[in-house]
Amino acid sequence: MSRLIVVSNRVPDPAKGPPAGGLAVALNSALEKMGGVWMGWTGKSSGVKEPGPLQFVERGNITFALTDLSRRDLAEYYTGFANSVLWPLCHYRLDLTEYARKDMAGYFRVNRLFAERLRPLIQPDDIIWIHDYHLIPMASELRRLGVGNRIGFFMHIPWPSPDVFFTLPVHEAIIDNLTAYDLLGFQTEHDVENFALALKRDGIGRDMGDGWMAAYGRRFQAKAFPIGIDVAEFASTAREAVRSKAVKRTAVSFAGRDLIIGVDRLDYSKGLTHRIDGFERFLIANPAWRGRTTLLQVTPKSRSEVQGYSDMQRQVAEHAGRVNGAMGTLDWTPIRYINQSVGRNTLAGLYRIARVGLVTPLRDGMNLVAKEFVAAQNPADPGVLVLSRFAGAARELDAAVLVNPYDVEAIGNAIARALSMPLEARVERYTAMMARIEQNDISKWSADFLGMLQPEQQRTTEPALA
Ligand SMILES: O=P(O)(O)OC[C@H]1O[C@H](O[C@H]2O[C@H](CO)[C@@H](O)[C@H](O)[C@H]2O)[C@H](O)[C@@H](O)[C@@H]1O
Ligand SMILES: O=c1ccn([C@@H]2O[C@H](COP(=O)(O)OP(=O)(O)O)[C@@H](O)[C@H]2O)c(=O)[nH]1
Repeated sequence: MSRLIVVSNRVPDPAKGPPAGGLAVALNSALEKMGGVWMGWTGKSSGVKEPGPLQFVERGNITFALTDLSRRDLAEYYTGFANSVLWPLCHYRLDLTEYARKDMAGYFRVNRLFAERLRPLIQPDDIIWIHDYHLIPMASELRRLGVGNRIGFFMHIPWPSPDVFFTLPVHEAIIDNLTAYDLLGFQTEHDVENFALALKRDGIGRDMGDGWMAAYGRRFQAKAFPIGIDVAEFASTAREAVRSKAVKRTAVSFAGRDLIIGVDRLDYSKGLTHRIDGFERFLIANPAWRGRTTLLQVTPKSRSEVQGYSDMQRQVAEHAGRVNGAMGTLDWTPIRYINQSVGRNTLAGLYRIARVGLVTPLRDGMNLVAKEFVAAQNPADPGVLVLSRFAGAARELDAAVLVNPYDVEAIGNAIARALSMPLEARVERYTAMMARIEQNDISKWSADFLGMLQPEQQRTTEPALA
């Protein structure tokens, strides 16, 4: 059987044991089944110096191969091209893209470094799965080094419409690099459509049907694989967590008020200022709810070294402060806004005691918080999910209260509707959403992708290039 090699920008710290949640669990379990290597960045900088040799950590049949990055590599590859160009572009924030040739060169240089470091670890039958926008050129770099193995790529963030994508000065190079993969995975059908449209509109390729595409004389497969969560595990964590001290103490601190919860990295794509304004509209339009509900917004800081993030951090704090100042009373603070990360067990318990989950990104690849909120609910008395139409998760969770996250009045109305929704309607929506996330959980996601990446798949389905 083939071994699996996973490459991602960040790798969960192997010293902390098997990961507890999210994407890392799925990759860990696929690696445990097949045996293999997980390569990526330690999350640390080696200062101004070149990174030292790969650090190897063995855990069971997984070899972790970790690299530091120099300060310059980090600035150009991660902070620069990945998070100041590709991230804002793919989230439709052209106003925040800061394209610089130096960063683009650094992005390619780090991808080459990753490929050169991985090359000696690759065996002939290995299959290789590369993750996310940080590492698009890695397959081309590996091909240049003579790697003929099957290589797949999964894009965790949205693929934008062609008009947006073509504003990227090096969009042709990005597509060219993607054609070095055998299989491209996207979060939704919509992302696949946008990608195929880019090939067609630029006259560089076409959709050949049955999931096959061709560009620059190469054939590859492209398909939507919406990422899921471990639903049963998260539901049981939430049941347990409501009995924990942390969740009980938090519940007591709300003094019987209905809890609305938002959980997001502090990122401009998450629509936090619009959300806070929407909550304010709700309080203005529904004065009877003042003093009876609290918005708990858990928002750990993220990528603060990028300019767009530090500006937005100030704006979100100002919006929350303004609403609390204007609407708060001696014994009630409408918004509890925290910038700390909360552990996933406590988070699961908080989702379960909340009446409303407010998930209103302006654009999001998937949004796992939406799925976690549903999985955590009490089936006999579930809370209501208010979800942005522009999160990948909305494609499956169409039984949520869907909102346009740019329309703050619509957010306000959706909150009012969710807080007063009768039990029967809440159970009906919850049941429909649970069925969807159970059908398409995290193990199905990795099994479907890896099933399609197996070499025999290519032989049985590959069409001729006309
Ligand atoms: O590594 P960071 O720069 O700190 O960022 C954290 C991760 O953010 C992004 O998450 C995306 O993937 C999720 C799972 O597929 C998806 O639900 C979400 O919509 C995406 O935004 C990023 O793509 C990851 O690479 C980062 O590790
Ligand atoms: O304080 C926090 C905030 C978030 N999360 C987790 O971080 C992930 C966020 O994933 P999502 O897809 O919603 O967004 P991303 O941050 O990847 O864009 C979810 O599993 C959350 O439970 C967490 O554990 N603690």
